[in-house]
Amino acid sequence: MIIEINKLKKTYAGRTVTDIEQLTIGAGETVGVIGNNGAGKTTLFRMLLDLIRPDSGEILSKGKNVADNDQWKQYTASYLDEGFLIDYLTPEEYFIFIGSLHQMKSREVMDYLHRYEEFFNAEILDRGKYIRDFSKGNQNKIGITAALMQQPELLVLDEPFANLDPTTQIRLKANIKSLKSGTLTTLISSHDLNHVTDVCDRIILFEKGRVIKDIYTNENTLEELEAYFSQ
Ligand SMILES: Nc1ncnc2c1ncn2[C@@H]1O[C@H](COP(=O)(O)OP(=O)(O)OP(=O)(O)O)[C@@H](O)[C@H]1O
Repeated sequence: MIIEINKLKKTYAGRTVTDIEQLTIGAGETVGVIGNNGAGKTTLFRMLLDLIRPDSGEILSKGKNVADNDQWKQYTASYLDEGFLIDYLTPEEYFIFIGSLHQMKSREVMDYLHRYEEFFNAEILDRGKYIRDFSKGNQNKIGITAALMQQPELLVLDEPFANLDPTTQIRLKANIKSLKSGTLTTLISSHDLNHVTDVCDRIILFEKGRVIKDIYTNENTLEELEAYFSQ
């Protein structure tokens, strides 16, 4: 088990946005986190990355509370939103900076990026522009690639398919699938039930901060979720 959540609560202005009694994620799982707008998906990810603190309860990563120590930072990579980017850098400068935090030399970073040529669709590298001047979808590609490049054990992506064109969504799914292994644990939030059931082994459905469904994906999962959301 890599993640263990115990009695986790968060409220904003008296409104419960997270209320999880107990939830564990096994190492190597690819988990889809779904739920309607405001269900608490991003709030959960932000607590997992210690960007905000819970009112009570804890999130343990490899047995240690993420709010009390920094060890999880060595094996966790994430992309939640554009706030993770550095607007005044070019994509190359940003990738090299992120790589340097993981002891990757510039050359290694640039070599590594070759494998994303198809994903980048000739729109990211060698453009001579700053990250701030890219479209939202291309900014997402930069952030997601920087997270993947860190070769983490725990990967956290918030709505990675949002703003991507259909071709890139399909390529991203293929990338995520190719990364699946015994050691990489991935948490992906998404509103796209097709993509999430295609890529994930397990789906956790939230409503008002609570876990409503926690299912291992099978051939009926998409239908079950569509039925749930069309109520
Ligand atoms: N800083 C904040 N101050 C007040 N309320 C907040 C804050 N952050 C989140 N919320 C509220 O918490 C609830 C959960 O928000 P969250 O962003 O976690 O949901 P979500 O499931 O990621 O939604 P979406 O699918 O729309 O991205 C929402 O009602 C939101 O308005």
